[in-house]
Amino acid sequence: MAVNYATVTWDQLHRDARLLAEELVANMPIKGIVAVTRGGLIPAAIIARELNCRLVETISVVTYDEEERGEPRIIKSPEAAGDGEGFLVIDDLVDSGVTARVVRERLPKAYFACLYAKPAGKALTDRFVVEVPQETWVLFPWDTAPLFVPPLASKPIESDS
Ligand SMILES: O=P(O)(O)OC[C@H]1O[C@H](OP(=O)(O)OP(=O)(O)O)[C@H](O)[C@@H]1O
Ligand SMILES: Nc1nc2[nH]cnc2c(=O)[nH]1
Ligand SMILES: [Mg+2]
Repeated sequence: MAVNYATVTWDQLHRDARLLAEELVANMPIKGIVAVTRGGLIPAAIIARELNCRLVETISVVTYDEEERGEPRIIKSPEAAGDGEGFLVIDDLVDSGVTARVVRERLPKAYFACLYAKPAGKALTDRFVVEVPQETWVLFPWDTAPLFVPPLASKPIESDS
Protein backbone atom coordinates (compact mmCIF):
# COMPACT_ATOMS: atom_id res chain seq x y z
CA MET A 1 0.00 0.00 0.00
CA ALA A 2 1.34 3.46 -0.92
CA VAL A 3 2.24 5.58 2.09
CA ASN A 4 1.68 9.33 2.12
CA TYR A 5 3.11 11.51 4.84
CA ALA A 6 1.25 14.25 6.69
CA THR A 7 3.63 16.55 8.56
CA VAL A 8 2.19 18.13 11.69
CA THR A 9 4.03 21.24 12.90
CA TRP A 10 4.25 22.38 16.52
CA ASP A 11 1.80 25.20 15.68
CA GLN A 12 -0.71 22.81 14.13
CA LEU A 13 -0.40 20.40 17.03
CA HIS A 14 -0.95 23.19 19.55
CA ARG A 15 -3.97 24.47 17.59
CA ASP A 16 -5.50 20.99 17.29
CA ALA A 17 -4.94 20.27 20.99
CA ARG A 18 -6.66 23.56 21.88
CA LEU A 19 -9.57 22.69 19.57
CA LEU A 20 -9.88 19.37 21.39
CA ALA A 21 -9.73 21.14 24.76
CA GLU A 22 -12.60 23.42 23.66
CA GLU A 23 -14.73 20.32 23.03
CA LEU A 24 -13.65 18.67 26.28
CA VAL A 25 -14.76 21.62 28.41
CA ALA A 26 -18.21 20.00 28.15
CA ASN A 27 -16.82 17.07 30.23
CA MET A 28 -15.92 19.32 33.16
CA PRO A 29 -15.51 18.79 36.01
CA ILE A 30 -12.99 15.98 35.55
CA LYS A 31 -10.96 14.14 38.18
CA GLY A 32 -7.87 14.02 35.99
CA ILE A 33 -6.21 13.17 32.70
CA VAL A 34 -4.43 9.97 31.67
CA ALA A 35 -1.81 10.51 28.96
CA VAL A 36 -1.00 7.54 26.75
CA THR A 37 2.79 7.62 26.59
CA ARG A 38 4.63 8.69 24.79
CA GLY A 39 2.66 10.34 21.97
CA GLY A 40 -0.15 11.51 24.25
CA LEU A 41 2.16 13.34 26.67
CA ILE A 42 2.42 16.68 24.88
CA PRO A 43 -1.26 16.81 23.79
CA ALA A 44 -2.22 15.91 27.39
CA ALA A 45 -0.04 18.71 28.78
CA ILE A 46 -1.68 21.28 26.49
CA ILE A 47 -5.17 20.03 27.38
CA ALA A 48 -4.38 19.88 31.11
CA ARG A 49 -3.32 23.51 30.93
CA GLU A 50 -6.53 24.55 29.15
CA LEU A 51 -8.78 22.57 31.52
CA ASN A 52 -6.83 23.71 34.56
CA CYS A 53 -6.23 20.08 35.49
CA ARG A 54 -3.26 19.23 37.72
CA LEU A 55 -3.75 15.51 38.14
CA VAL A 56 -2.06 13.90 35.13
CA GLU A 57 -1.52 10.11 35.14
CA THR A 58 0.10 7.98 32.45
CA ILE A 59 -0.45 4.60 30.86
CA SER A 60 2.18 2.99 28.66
CA VAL A 61 1.20 0.32 26.14
CA VAL A 62 3.85 -1.44 24.09
CA THR A 63 2.52 -2.96 20.89
CA TYR A 64 5.77 -3.67 19.02
CA ASP A 65 8.57 -6.15 19.79
CA GLU A 66 11.61 -5.12 17.76
CA GLU A 67 10.03 -4.31 14.35
CA GLU A 68 7.13 -6.77 14.68
CA ARG A 69 3.70 -6.10 16.10
CA GLY A 70 3.45 -8.30 19.19
CA GLU A 71 0.86 -8.93 21.89
CA PRO A 72 0.10 -5.50 23.41
CA ARG A 73 1.46 -5.11 26.95
CA ILE A 74 0.74 -2.46 29.57
CA ILE A 75 4.17 -1.66 31.03
CA LYS A 76 2.91 1.22 33.22
CA SER A 77 -0.57 1.17 34.78
CA PRO A 78 -2.56 4.34 35.53
CA GLU A 79 -2.98 3.56 39.25
CA ALA A 80 -4.44 6.97 40.15
CA ALA A 81 -7.24 6.61 37.61
CA GLY A 82 -9.06 3.55 39.04
CA ASP A 83 -11.47 2.25 36.41
CA GLY A 84 -11.28 5.58 34.56
CA GLU A 85 -14.46 7.14 35.94
CA GLY A 86 -14.18 10.93 35.69
CA PHE A 87 -10.90 10.74 33.75
CA LEU A 88 -10.03 11.87 30.24
CA VAL A 89 -7.61 9.67 28.30
CA ILE A 90 -5.52 11.59 25.77
CA ASP A 91 -3.46 10.13 22.94
CA ASP A 92 -1.98 11.77 19.85
CA LEU A 93 -3.47 9.32 17.37
CA VAL A 94 -5.46 6.15 16.78
CA ASP A 95 -4.41 4.08 13.78
CA SER A 96 -5.36 0.37 13.91
CA GLY A 97 -7.01 0.98 17.30
CA VAL A 98 -4.90 -1.68 19.06
CA THR A 99 -3.53 0.77 21.65
CA ALA A 100 -6.92 2.40 22.23
CA ARG A 101 -8.58 -1.00 22.74
CA VAL A 102 -6.07 -1.99 25.44
CA VAL A 103 -6.43 1.39 27.15
CA ARG A 104 -10.22 1.15 27.11
CA GLU A 105 -10.14 -2.34 28.59
CA ARG A 106 -7.98 -1.04 31.44
CA LEU A 107 -10.02 2.17 31.91
CA PRO A 108 -13.57 1.21 30.85
CA LYS A 109 -15.23 4.28 32.38
CA ALA A 110 -12.82 6.87 30.98
CA TYR A 111 -13.50 9.21 28.06
CA PHE A 112 -10.99 8.59 25.24
CA ALA A 113 -9.97 11.55 23.09
CA CYS A 114 -7.17 12.06 20.60
CA LEU A 115 -6.04 14.59 18.02
CA TYR A 116 -5.89 12.45 14.88
CA ALA A 117 -7.79 9.29 13.93
CA LYS A 118 -7.58 6.87 11.04
CA PRO A 119 -10.70 5.01 9.85
CA ALA A 120 -9.71 1.62 11.33
CA GLY A 121 -9.50 2.98 14.86
CA LYS A 122 -11.81 5.98 15.01
CA ALA A 123 -14.80 4.06 16.42
CA LEU A 124 -12.70 3.36 19.52
CA THR A 125 -12.51 7.07 20.34
CA ASP A 126 -15.12 9.22 22.03
CA ARG A 127 -13.74 12.29 20.28
CA PHE A 128 -11.02 13.24 17.85
CA VAL A 129 -10.13 16.42 15.95
CA VAL A 130 -8.95 15.45 12.45
CA GLU A 131 -9.52 12.27 10.43
CA VAL A 132 -6.49 11.07 8.46
CA PRO A 133 -6.60 8.52 5.62
CA GLN A 134 -5.56 5.01 6.63
CA GLU A 135 -2.57 4.96 4.25
CA THR A 136 -1.20 8.28 5.57
CA TRP A 137 1.65 8.24 8.09
CA VAL A 138 1.43 11.19 10.46
CA LEU A 139 4.81 12.79 11.17
CA PHE A 140 4.74 14.47 14.56
CA PRO A 141 6.98 17.45 15.38
CA TRP A 142 8.98 15.40 17.92
CA ASP A 143 9.79 12.86 15.17
CA THR A 144 11.05 15.33 12.59
CA ALA A 145 13.72 17.99 12.06
CA PRO A 146 14.12 20.78 9.50
CA LEU A 147 16.46 19.69 6.75
CA PHE A 148 18.40 21.62 4.11
CA VAL A 149 16.88 21.07 0.66
CA PRO A 150 19.02 22.08 -2.34
CA PRO A 151 17.47 24.61 -4.79
CA LEU A 152 15.61 22.99 -7.67
CA ALA A 153 17.98 24.64 -10.19
CA SER A 154 21.00 23.00 -8.63
CA LYS A 155 19.73 19.46 -9.18
CA PRO A 156 21.11 17.55 -12.14
CA ILE A 157 18.61 17.42 -15.02
CA GLU A 158 17.46 13.87 -15.68
CA SER A 159 17.35 12.88 -19.32
CA ASP A 160 14.46 10.80 -20.71
CA SER A 161 16.79 8.29 -22.34
O1 LIG B 1 -3.91 2.55 16.87
P1 LIG B 1 -2.54 1.95 16.91
O2 LIG B 1 -2.24 1.14 15.66
O3 LIG B 1 -2.25 1.19 18.16
O4 LIG B 1 -1.50 3.15 16.80
C1 LIG B 1 -1.63 4.32 17.55
C2 LIG B 1 -0.55 4.41 18.59
O5 LIG B 1 0.74 4.34 17.93
C3 LIG B 1 1.55 5.40 18.40
O6 LIG B 1 2.21 5.04 19.60
P2 LIG B 1 3.46 4.07 19.63
O7 LIG B 1 3.03 2.70 20.05
O8 LIG B 1 4.19 4.15 18.32
O9 LIG B 1 4.37 4.61 20.77
P3 LIG B 1 4.76 6.09 21.22
O10 LIG B 1 3.50 6.80 21.58
O11 LIG B 1 5.64 5.85 22.38
O12 LIG B 1 5.48 6.72 20.07
C4 LIG B 1 0.58 6.51 18.71
O13 LIG B 1 1.16 7.41 19.66
C5 LIG B 1 -0.60 5.78 19.29
O14 LIG B 1 -0.48 5.60 20.69
N1 LIG C 1 4.10 8.83 14.14
C1 LIG C 1 3.14 7.92 13.88
N2 LIG C 1 3.02 6.86 14.69
C2 LIG C 1 2.03 5.98 14.37
N3 LIG C 1 1.69 4.83 14.99
C3 LIG C 1 0.67 4.28 14.30
N4 LIG C 1 0.34 5.06 13.24
C4 LIG C 1 1.17 6.12 13.27
C5 LIG C 1 1.32 7.28 12.43
O1 LIG C 1 0.60 7.52 11.45
N5 LIG C 1 2.32 8.15 12.80
MG1 LIG D 1 1.53 6.18 21.36
